[in-house]
Amino acid sequence: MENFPLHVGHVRQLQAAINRVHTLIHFTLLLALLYYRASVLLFDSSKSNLATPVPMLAWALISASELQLSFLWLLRQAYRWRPVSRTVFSGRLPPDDKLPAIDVFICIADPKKEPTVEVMDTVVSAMSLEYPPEKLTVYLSDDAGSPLTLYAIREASSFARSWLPFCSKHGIETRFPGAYFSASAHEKESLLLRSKEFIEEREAIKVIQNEVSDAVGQEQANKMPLLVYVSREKRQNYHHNFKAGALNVLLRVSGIISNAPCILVLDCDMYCNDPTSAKQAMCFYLDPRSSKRLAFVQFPQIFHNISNNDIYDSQLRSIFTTRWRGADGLQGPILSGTGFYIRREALYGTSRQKTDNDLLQLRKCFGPPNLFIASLKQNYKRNFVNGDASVESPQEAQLLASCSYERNTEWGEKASSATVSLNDNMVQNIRWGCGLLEVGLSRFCPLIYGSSRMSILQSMCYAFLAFRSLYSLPILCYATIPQLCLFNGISLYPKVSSPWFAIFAIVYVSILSQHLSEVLFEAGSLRMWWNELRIWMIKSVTAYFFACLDVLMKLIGLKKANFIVTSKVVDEAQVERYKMGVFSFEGDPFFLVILVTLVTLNMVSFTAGLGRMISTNKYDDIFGHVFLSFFILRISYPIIEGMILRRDNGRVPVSVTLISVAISMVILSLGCILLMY
Ligand SMILES: O=c1ccn([C@@H]2O[C@H](COP(=O)(O)OP(=O)(O)O[C@H]3O[C@H](CO)[C@@H](O)[C@H](O)[C@H]3O)[C@@H](O)[C@H]2O)c(=O)[nH]1
Ligand SMILES: [Mn+2]
Repeated sequence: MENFPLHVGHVRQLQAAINRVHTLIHFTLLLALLYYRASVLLFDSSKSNLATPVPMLAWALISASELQLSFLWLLRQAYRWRPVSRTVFSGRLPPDDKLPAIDVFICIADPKKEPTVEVMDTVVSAMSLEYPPEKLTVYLSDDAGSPLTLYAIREASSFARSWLPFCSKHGIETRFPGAYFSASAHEKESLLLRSKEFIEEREAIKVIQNEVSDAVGQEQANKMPLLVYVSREKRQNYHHNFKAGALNVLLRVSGIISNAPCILVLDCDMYCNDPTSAKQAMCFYLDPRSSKRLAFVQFPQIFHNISNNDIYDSQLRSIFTTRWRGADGLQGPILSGTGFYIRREALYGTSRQKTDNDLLQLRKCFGPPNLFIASLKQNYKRNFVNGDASVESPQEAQLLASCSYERNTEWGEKASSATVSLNDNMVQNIRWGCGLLEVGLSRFCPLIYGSSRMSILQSMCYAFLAFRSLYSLPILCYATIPQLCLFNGISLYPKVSSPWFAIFAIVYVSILSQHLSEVLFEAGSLRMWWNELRIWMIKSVTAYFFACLDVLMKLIGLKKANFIVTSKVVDEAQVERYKMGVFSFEGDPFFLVILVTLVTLNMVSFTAGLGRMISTNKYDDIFGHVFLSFFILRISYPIIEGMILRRDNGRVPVSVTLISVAISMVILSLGCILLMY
């Protein structure tokens, strides 16, 4: 049996072939389009096939935008080159006593934004993983150091004493109590098929969930995974490095408690929806054919609060179904920050092996404590007495969690619920966009630093993520410059009768159908495609734009690093609207002003352009522009509705509309200056 593969992966040949052919055709068309733009700009503007003289500045800007969009498009093709699917056979795993131990790291930062009950659900779901309990240790890092969290974790631990046996006895798959007891999950577990005994026990458990009792037998504790609460020291003068800092502390503290060779990292709201995930991950680590250098196994994020009409694309479909699968076919998916199993060894890195015998070097890398240095060489050994973690030296654990620990060591240099409101979505995307762009502009730029260390296709995947915020500049241009031209009766697109027009048309259709086919291939719908397109446009002109500004301000020293935690508190009204597919335009007015200004600009120029087309009866010259504005307005319809038709609290505030209208009037009147050059 031992020689059987524990997992198989196969390339989706047909999909890969279609993708590659499409990439080639689209690439050729893009070259033609860029040639047209450049030749008019550089050589001969009379060849433009335009009805009016070429406004050079506007032409240059729109050409630069198209170049930038083409660059990002090219990077993205790496994800489509070699998509794979994988299957695991956890039944073929060696017996429990041969499995490696796992330490689970969960981070929490702010009990106001991250409801404690949800965090405890995550803790309990991690404890209920289908894995030998004596090989599982769950660590909770509490960055807020909140007494409430400490209290709650005790309660969660005693709840787990009843919950774990209940789950394994009845084969419950949804081991996240919050989701299990919610109505929807309820319906899924078809009660009709269950015995009376099950229903009685379930009711009993429900009571325990509400009112945790300590009466459950102590002997259960020994069959439970160990649960450790860590609150690290934070001081003003020491940079605590947010979540990365918290994970580093857990890495050190766990080193002297359980020191498991494998680590599962979870965000505080990322419960394990599949209790077999730990064994599935082991299928990759323990397969004799797997590379010894396999560092981590990334699971996709699945969200339990997604509505049918997911207007904000909160499920991040493109990331976890299209992109990660594509990167997996190259050299492995990208670490997403949560939901991954990583080898401890991979985190300690090469510095440990190189300097294995040199204590001084080890101390330089990892800090002075002897116990911790010793743990680097030790294998898994859990210090576990009578249900309590017996840390050999509590002082040492405290030292490992102190804020000054990393000073004078190489730490930090070497070891490095779906949002359902527009505002939260924006906050999250600014943070991602800003952090990733900073990497892109640092010496770790994937295209330079990466290309000597990984395949060019893999570097392109990382580069796309790093530079994604740069969508903001071309999309902002696309939403303003053709409109200003249209308003002034000037064209930036070839006449409809010119063959060049066909190139533009085919490029647009090709790019949209590439996206559409991706969505449909993953069992998505037309509506999902439309929603994704819309939220991408919204993000580009807002979140990505702010991310670029953030990076700029950090570069010139006007802003410090920060981490605005994504709120997990639900606003009932917003959730209701999200479920009905209605946008909530509450929150930061800056976002809204940009969106509403752009929409107003498009409304005005569309009307002016349409009027001109009808009055002059000439459709050939400006059709491209009129169509672009129409398309933008059509996809922005929810914003127009929010400005004009809606009366509820989630509408666009009237003040925002007024300011935006004023700004767009200013832009329109300044537009002729742009067109003079
Ligand atoms: O100073 C901090 C800040 C955050 N966190 C924790 O980090 C996690 C992620 O924060 P969250 O606000 O939930 O970020 P999201 O945008 O929802 O998460 C995504 O984006 C993060 C990076 O921006 C990644 O770290 C996450 O894994 C990824 O799921 C949460 O458990 C936080 O409690 C800390 O422990 N300390
Ligand atoms: Mn989160």
